Amino acid sequence: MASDSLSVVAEDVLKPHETRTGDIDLASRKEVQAAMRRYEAAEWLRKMVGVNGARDLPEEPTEEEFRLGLRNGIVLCNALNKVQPGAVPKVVEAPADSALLPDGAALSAYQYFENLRNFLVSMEELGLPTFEASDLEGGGKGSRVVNCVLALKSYGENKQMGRNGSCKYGGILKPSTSGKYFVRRNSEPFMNSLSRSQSTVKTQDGESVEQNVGVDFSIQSTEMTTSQSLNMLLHAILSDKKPEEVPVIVESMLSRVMREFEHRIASQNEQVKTTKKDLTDGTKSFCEAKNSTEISSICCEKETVKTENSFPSSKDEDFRISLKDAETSKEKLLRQHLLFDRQKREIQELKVSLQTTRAGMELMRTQNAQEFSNLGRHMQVLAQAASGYHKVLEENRKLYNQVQDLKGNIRVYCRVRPFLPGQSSSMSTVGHIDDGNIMIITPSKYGKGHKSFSFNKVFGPFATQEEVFSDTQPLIRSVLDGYNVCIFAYGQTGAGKTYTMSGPNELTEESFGVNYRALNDLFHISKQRKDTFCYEIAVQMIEIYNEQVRDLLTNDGPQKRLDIHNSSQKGLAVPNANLVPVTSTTEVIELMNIGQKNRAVSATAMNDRSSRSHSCLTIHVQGRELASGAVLRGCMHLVDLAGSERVNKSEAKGDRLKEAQHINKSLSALGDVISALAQKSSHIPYRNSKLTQLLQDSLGGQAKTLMFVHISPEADAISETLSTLKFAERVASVELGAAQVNKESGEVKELRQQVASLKAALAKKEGEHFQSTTSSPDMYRLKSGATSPAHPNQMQTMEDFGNIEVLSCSAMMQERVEIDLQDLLRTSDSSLWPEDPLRGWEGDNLQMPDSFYQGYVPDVVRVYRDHHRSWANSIATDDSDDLDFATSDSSEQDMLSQYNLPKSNSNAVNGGSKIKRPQSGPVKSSETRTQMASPSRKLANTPGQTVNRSNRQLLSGSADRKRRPIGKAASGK
Ligand SMILES: Nc1ncnc2c1ncn2[C@@H]1O[C@H](COP(=O)(O)OP(=O)(O)OP(=O)(O)O)[C@@H](O)[C@H]1O
Repeated sequence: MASDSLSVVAEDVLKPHETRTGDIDLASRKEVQAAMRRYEAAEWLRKMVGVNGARDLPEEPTEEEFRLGLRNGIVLCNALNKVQPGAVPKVVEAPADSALLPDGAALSAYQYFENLRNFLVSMEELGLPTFEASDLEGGGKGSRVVNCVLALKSYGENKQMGRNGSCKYGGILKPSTSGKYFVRRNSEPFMNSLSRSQSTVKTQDGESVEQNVGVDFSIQSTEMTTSQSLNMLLHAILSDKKPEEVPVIVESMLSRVMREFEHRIASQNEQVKTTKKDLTDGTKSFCEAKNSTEISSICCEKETVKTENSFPSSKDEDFRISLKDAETSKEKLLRQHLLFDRQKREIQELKVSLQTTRAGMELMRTQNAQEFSNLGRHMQVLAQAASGYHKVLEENRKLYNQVQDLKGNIRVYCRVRPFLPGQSSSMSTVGHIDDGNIMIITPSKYGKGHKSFSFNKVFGPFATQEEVFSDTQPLIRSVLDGYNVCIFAYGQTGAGKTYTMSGPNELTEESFGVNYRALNDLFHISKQRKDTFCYEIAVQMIEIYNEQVRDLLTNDGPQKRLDIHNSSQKGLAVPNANLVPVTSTTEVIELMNIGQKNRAVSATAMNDRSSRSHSCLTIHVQGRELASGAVLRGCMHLVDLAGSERVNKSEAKGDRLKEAQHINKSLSALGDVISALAQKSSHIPYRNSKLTQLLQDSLGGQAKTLMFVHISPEADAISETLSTLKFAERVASVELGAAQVNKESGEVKELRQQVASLKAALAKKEGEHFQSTTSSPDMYRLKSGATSPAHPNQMQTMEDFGNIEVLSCSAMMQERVEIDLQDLLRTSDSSLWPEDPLRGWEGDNLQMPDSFYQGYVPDVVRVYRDHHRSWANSIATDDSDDLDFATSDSSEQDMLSQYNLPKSNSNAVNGGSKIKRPQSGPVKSSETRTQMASPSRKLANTPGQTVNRSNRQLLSGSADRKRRPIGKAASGK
């Protein structure tokens, strides 16, 4: 740059010099020019031959030094050989210690001349300017030598730049020994002249030669260095000047160049100063702007704008732009940072939300699991309840069918006792047994031949206890469904009544009688139903001896006389008899053993231990349905009647005779009642005996009654056998009748008339026959009161729950009064018994006791020791009565509706035997009983007078009988 400027300055300076050369001190200029040329020549030579080779030639030699350095021709030859190798084939070298030699003394002048001559010849051959050898001597023209060297230099440089071989001087330019120069003919600037295509070379003798050197110069212009171009320029300017003018020209040029340089330097300094100041100001502004930008970028965009406006000058535009870019980037970064922070916060919030949701889910899962578990349990309970409910329904369905099968008639089973050990079986009077039929072979005395009888079932002598009971079992189950059941054994002494009811003296599991099996069944079924029902069972055991009712479950002995209350005390016929809760058959057996011990027995001629009384084991059942709370109550009378043989046959005398007479009387009364029922009489003489009074509820149509008729196969018992069978056949024909609900108004009217006639008949009968019962209240009047509309609920007895037919009959004259065991306990002490039984009904609190048997004495022994005291105490603490509540349960309504059986109106009345039978349709309970009466039973007997006669025949005969011991369990009499 500096050299370029220098050349430009020099050129600019040189151009005007061409016109003013005359004004310059030529001598000085020439001198300077000569020195400069000499220096240049010396420099080039030193470069070419090396410092060592040009050791005799200083860098800026004087004219003398220059001459001495080149005098031996060695430097010149070597330089020429460098430029043109081989130009001087043999150069006479100076010895190594030539310096020690005196000037030229070491070598001969000849040798030096040889070098110089060879050099000059070669130069001449190359067409380059030469000089005279004398020019190297003192006083010679040293400028010629300088020109020669510079010409060689130019030649070498041109050759080095690619013009090798094309010797522009040789062949064209004929050098002369006087020296020839390149001459610039025009005044164009040197650089411009380089581009000329034509140049003129003028020799010293005035010959001008046009040379095509434009190309060479154009090449040089692109490749020459600044110093070379200057040299060329100077050479061109000064070449045509006189030597004495050169120094002046050069001095002038230098002076002008110096001034120009000084001017430009001053100008540049000024510019630098200004730039420096600008830079300082810019830096300061940049720093301020930067700070301002930072603040504004952090704070707000307004500040940023202010910062932008605060730039001091337009020169800082770049800074401002870059700052703006930086600011924009920073803003972007800031925005991204803010966005990142916000997203980070949102992620954190999402995490918290997720955790909360998870916790909520976990909680819900736990709660769901808990609820599922609870639901599962509830479902299980419901399933169990449903299962139990369906079981109960199924059982009820079965029972209902069986009840339908019973058709309301007294069910009669006949059982033939086998021959006893020692008896001959060849004389059996039993000819043929076929299911429900039995054929009796009669001797000539009774009209030789045979007589057939039909019953519901006939068991031969080999029938087992189990077989007998299997046909009884449905009735037992009915008790748990709220039915009243009465099973009694009828037959002459020794025919097997006790055997059937209790079993033989020596009890085994197979020989258990109906009593034990029935209780077993009750306990078993109650356990089966424990998921749906809670059953409580209690028993009473009484006997009727000589028309006196005695409690057999007492330690006070059977002396105490008890009363029978059919229409009061809520179903307990003998409310004053001990009622003992039992939970197992074993307890029942123990109780029965006690009862048997208290029983009046004696040996007769026909039986070594014949019962002299009627015994009755009554089982009271109360069941509470767990789901609905409904209460079912039922009772079962298991009656072992005294022998029905004739007094004369039993050879009774004295007390035995009296006993037999009472027995016969009661059995006769039983026959009368059955006869009346069979005849559908308007008056049924239940009160003619204690037995019929006791069994009134079981014979009156509201209970399921089963009579086991026992006969002996011996021929001598044929008379009793026939009497018994005829009696049984009449019993089998009895229809207990069933009321119809929702009767037509005409029927109600008819029934009322019937009631009126019955009342009249009863009043008449009371006066004529039953002095012993005259003190008793008129049952019909009592019933009339009990069925008054003032007590509708009370008339829904416990039979309402299970015995549909009972519902139909509940308003009949022969109404039952439901048993309330709690009330029984309250009233077991006769002193607390209300005079008017109805008062007890009307005044009772009908609340359900907490525990059915809470007033009972749980210990059997304590029962007999403290029963009066205990029960008296229980009365003082509880006088509740749950009867009516128990009878109004809606679930029963549902059950009834399931069978399409209407619940009877409690005020409905039934004419008993006069009830019309419906023609068909098993739907209504009231219809069912009448409709299903077995035709075979009805034709077995004709209603009539023979009943009483037969019974009287049965009652004939008596004999002293020996007592036989009680077996290990209660067995018979
Ligand atoms: N089906 C039977 N199988 C075997 N033995 C029987 C059968 N029935 C009765 N006996 C036996 O006959 C005898 C009389 O029976 P049981 O005492 O039961 O008659 P009863 O009718 O009760 O007499 P009473 O009226 O005098 O009490 C007993 O020894 C009894 O074991």
